[in-house]
Order: sequence, then C-alpha cells, then structure tokens
Amino acid sequence: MGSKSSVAIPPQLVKLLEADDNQKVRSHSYYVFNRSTMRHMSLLKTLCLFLFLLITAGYFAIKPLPSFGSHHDLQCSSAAWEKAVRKSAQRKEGGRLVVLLTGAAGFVGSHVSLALKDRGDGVVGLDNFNHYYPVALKRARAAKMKKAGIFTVEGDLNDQKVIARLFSTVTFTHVLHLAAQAGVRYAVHNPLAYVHSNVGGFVTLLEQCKNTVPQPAFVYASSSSVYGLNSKVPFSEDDRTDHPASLYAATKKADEVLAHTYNHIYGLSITALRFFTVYGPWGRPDMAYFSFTKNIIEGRPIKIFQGPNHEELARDFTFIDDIVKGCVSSLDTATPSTGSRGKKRGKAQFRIFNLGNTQPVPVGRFVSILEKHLKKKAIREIVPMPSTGDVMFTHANITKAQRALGYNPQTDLETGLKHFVKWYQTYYAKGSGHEDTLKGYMPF
Ligand SMILES: O=C(O)[C@H]1O[C@H](OP(=O)(O)OP(=O)(O)OC[C@H]2O[C@@H](n3ccc(=O)[nH]c3=O)[C@H](O)[C@@H]2O)[C@H](O)[C@@H](O)[C@H]1O
Repeated sequence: MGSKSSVAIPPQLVKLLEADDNQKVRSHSYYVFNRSTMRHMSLLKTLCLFLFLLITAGYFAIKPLPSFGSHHDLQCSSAAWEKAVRKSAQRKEGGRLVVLLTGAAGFVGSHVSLALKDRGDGVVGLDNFNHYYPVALKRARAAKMKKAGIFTVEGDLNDQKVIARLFSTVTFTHVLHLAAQAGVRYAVHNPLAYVHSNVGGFVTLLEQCKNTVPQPAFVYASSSSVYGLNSKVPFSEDDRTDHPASLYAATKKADEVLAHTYNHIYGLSITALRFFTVYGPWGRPDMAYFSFTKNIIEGRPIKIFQGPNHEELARDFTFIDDIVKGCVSSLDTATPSTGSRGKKRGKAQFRIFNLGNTQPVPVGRFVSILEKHLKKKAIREIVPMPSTGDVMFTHANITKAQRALGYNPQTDLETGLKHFVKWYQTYYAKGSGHEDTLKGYMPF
C-alpha cells in the first residue's frame, strides 16, 4: 500500500499493523479472516486499513453531533470560569430562584433564560453548541444573553466533570433542563445522538441532582410527540403514551419514566413539560415554519406532507411567549425535593403538563398565513408524509396546566407567525451580517 497510496496511514495504525500479535488487530481481523490464509503482510495491511476506515466511518456516522469546539475563552474550572458562573447565578432584587438552564443557547432556552434574568433570578446556562442546525444562530442567542448578564457554559450534558463542577460552584434551587437532541425526522438518521443527549445526558444530570445537597427541583422538556399514535383528542396527560411514532418520541418517553424513578427512589421534585410544536422569533431552522419561510422568500418549493388517505396534517402550534410563561410558572410552583444523600425523606412532587395552544391548525392553513405575512405565494408540493416519525395531528388538553400553573396561551397562529416573520426579515436582512449564516442548510 504504503508509498503509492494517497491515504497517509496514521502512526497508531502502523504500530498496530506491525505488532500483529496486538489484541486490537486480532479482535477485528480474526472475526473475518482465517489468519493462516493471510501469509502476505501487504494483504493484511490492506485489509486492516480497510477495516480501520470502515470502523472510523461507522464511528462518525453514529457518534453524537460534534459541538462547535472550544469557542469559549474561559476554560472549565479556571478561576475566571468560576467567577463568571457565580456572577451569572447571583440573584438581583426580586429574584428568588437560582436556575441551571440547560440548552440555554437553544430556542426555548434562550427565551426562558432572559425572562428569568429579567425578573431578578440567577441563571447559569449550559449548552454544547452542536451542529444540528447552523451554530451561528446559537452563538447569536448566547451573545444576547451575555449582554443581559447570563453566562453560558460550553459543555456537554454527558461530561460529568463539567456538571459536577457547576454544582460545586453554585447552589442551584432549580434545574430547567431543556437541552436535547431535537427533531422528529432526524432521529432515523442519527439515532445515537438522541440516546446520547436525551437518555445518557438526562441520566447524568439526574444523578448529579440526586447527589447534590440540597437537591434542586427539576423541571424539564418532554414533548407532545410522546402521544405518538394516540387518537383520542384532545391529548390529556392521562392518555396512553406507549406508542411512540419516532425514536425522538421514544427518548422523551424514556425521560418521563426515568424521571419517575428518581422521584420515587430519591425524592427529586420533578415536572415534565410536554411542549406542542413551539414556534416564534429566534426559532429553530429545522422546523417547518422556519424552513418554509426561508424557501418561500427564496422562491423554492416547500413540501407539504399528506396522510395516507390524502388527509392534511395538523399541529397545535404554540407561541414561544406562552411557553416561556408555562416554564417560569412551573419553576415557581415546583416544591422542593425531599431527598438527601441518596435517600428520600418523604414524597416529592411529580407533575406532567401539556403546554399547547389547544387550537390545532392544518399545515395548509399555516402555509397560507405565512404567505400572507410574507406577501408572497409558496410553491407548494404536496407529498406523502415520510415514514420517519411524523404523526397526523396533535391537540393539547391544557386543563391541568391551567389549574396548577395558571397557564393560559394568548397567541393565535396568525399573530405568532406575524412576530416570527418580522423577526426573520429583520434578522436575516441584507447587510445584517446574518444573511449568509443559513446558506446551504437543509433540514431533515
Ligand atoms: O411538539 C413536539 O414535541 C415536536 O414539535 C416539533 O415537531 P413537529 O410538530 O413535527 O414540527 P415541524 O417539524 O415544524 O413540523 C410541523 C408540521 O409541518 C409538517 N411538515 C414538516 C416539514 C416539511 O417539510 N413538510 C411538512 O409538511 C410536519 O409533518 C408537521 O405536521 C419539533 O420539531 C420537535 O422537536 C418536537 O418538539
């Protein structure tokens, strides 16, 4: 191979190839080949290189989405890092809570962080700035939060060291856990990214909360998708949620049952919020309202999914401001955890709420509203819905959230999309400096 190949063999591999009694080489090679047939070292090298490339390709195909690298100027655990974390956690006049907010540079996370900070609560953000959608938008949200005095730690939920360091630096009264691998359709392409963040990361964080003295109250994002193939409308929290239609939904359902065990065994105060297709300014580019807007403006076609009998799909689209109120109220009404040092000292609060709008809108109608605000017709392509996890409709019953949280969504889709379009046109306007940041991005 060697000199003629344009692929440089890394030194580690050369070592592996040379040491043919090396366990690693054997463990891969011996499954496939009978060693006695491989007399020629060159053939062995070729095959090993092939295997190496195959394994590497497999690893990159399934590994969690990369974060954006260390963009941050502060190293975790440096004195400057600790100072920034403590300062961000400080309460101002009127503030009662000290919140660790995960997914802080995300759509919902950035909005809730600002709302909490605005009323005086201490807020420390955590985000891994991964590449699931253009990271420039996450950076811009974090920059906005920084201006408001919110420090966003750059780290992954699965990084126990960072998580432990955060909790040893600050006594958090609450954790609002919004970080997740989002997106229903992407889950078929990278299932392990969902398991990594939504299951592994979720348990890492719960473990830390359970071990911390005093334990914080834990509020987190579940999803309307847990209702899966449920056909009873509107969806209420007592309905069955054991027929997920996507791996994303399955991981969110897993969170709900995992959280229950931490409540039951360790006395963690737990609140799950089932969000229904949240939209609004600073939103997620992978979602339909965002990508449709982009395509309509650029004169590109949009694909509108249709059910197997040509039915329209419908969603209970919920505006971000209403969701923010639901999150803040969930934190305010969460009662303290009851556990200490791995033991429950009494029954702890366990709640699940739908946060929807209670007004499902067919996707065709939602496109018409966008057309009106954009003053431009969409090129509509009606296509069969993909078999990658979509459901026909969502519709929230919000009675429980109304009673316990005073949750009362105020924004209809027409008004909410108007706010979104206004934001989009300003944020991505020519000369804004952001106009190219979505270039080439295609949602799943
Ligand atoms: O409530 C949730 O828990 C989830 O909400 C959101 O999922 P969805 O409700 O699927 O939103 P979104 O992709 O905007 O599609 C909206 C509609 O457009 C249809 N749709 C979509 C894309 C397309 O190309 N064509 C199309 O018709 C599509 O079939 C659907 O009917 C979050 O992304 C998810 O992370 C999770 O939080």
